[in-house]
Amino acid sequence: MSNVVEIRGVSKSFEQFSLDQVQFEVKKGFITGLIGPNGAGKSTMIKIMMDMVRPSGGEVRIFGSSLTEDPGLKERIGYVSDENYYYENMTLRNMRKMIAPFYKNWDNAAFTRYLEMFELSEKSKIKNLSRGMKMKFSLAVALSHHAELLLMDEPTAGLDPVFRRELLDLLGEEILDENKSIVFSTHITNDLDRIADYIIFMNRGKVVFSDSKDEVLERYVMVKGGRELLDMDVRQVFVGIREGAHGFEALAPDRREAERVFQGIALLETPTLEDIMYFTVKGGKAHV
Ligand SMILES: Nc1ncnc2c1ncn2[C@@H]1O[C@H](COP(=O)(O)OP(=O)(O)OP(=O)(O)O)[C@@H](O)[C@H]1O
Repeated sequence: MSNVVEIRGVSKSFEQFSLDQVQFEVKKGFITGLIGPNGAGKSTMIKIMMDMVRPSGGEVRIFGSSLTEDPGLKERIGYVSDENYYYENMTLRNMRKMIAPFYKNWDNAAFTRYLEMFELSEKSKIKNLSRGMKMKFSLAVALSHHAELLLMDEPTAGLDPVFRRELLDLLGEEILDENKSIVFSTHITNDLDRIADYIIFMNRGKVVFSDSKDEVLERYVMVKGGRELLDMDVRQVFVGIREGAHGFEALAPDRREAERVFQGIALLETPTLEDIMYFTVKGGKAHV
């Protein structure tokens, strides 16, 4: 199985934040979700992949090469940003005329089809689009040049639930082409429960894990039980715990160990990605 992205020991420091030895890969032909709380470093990592931010150390390989050495590779990437890079006073038609020549594989028919699907008019000006509509326009551009890699920073942010679901279906259709790969960041982990094959979880500038979603959901387990169980020396089994007046719920990173301790005396359940993110980020600090 080949990798479209390989990140090896990437570091970058700002005054108040640093990415520390980030390491992961993105498999060709799959949907990879990049999750993490606000400020985890997801956008910075995506910008590093796009060669818009230069790391201070480590290696970034896209399609086996470096975008710095071969900027032409960008044509093969459909990038969707959570920032607006378009000219506010231009109409979508003029914006399209400006963007199209940058791409050898630009497909006007596909672009028109996406605008219709997203209910956008070419006559509208960028400045009159809502946040969700701008995101749709950005998606239409990214999808209209037959990119092999879609790299999207929070593409579902600002979208209503109906369109969010439509977008996820659309990404599901795109990925049927096994030569395409999709990476998107989100903190709406429900989006990924449905369609992601791989999950990269970042927290405070580090990768917590990068694995197939199924493996992650099998490895972790939620434990729910009465408070009396906490009198036993069991807290070290958990990465995070939430205690109520009578009971607790906690996330354990090793299902087998949790089963050994809690089988028969507590409830063991498969976590959601949201559970994993919440308990890992909050650790033992959360109380009800
Ligand atoms: N150019 C920069 N100069 C200084 N600090 C920066 C710069 N870019 C990002 N940061 C800091 O790096 C941290 C990570 O930001 P980043 O946008 O990568 O996080 P994120 O995981 O995408 O968060 P969110 O989900 O809120 O978008 C933040 O604390 C941010 O303030």
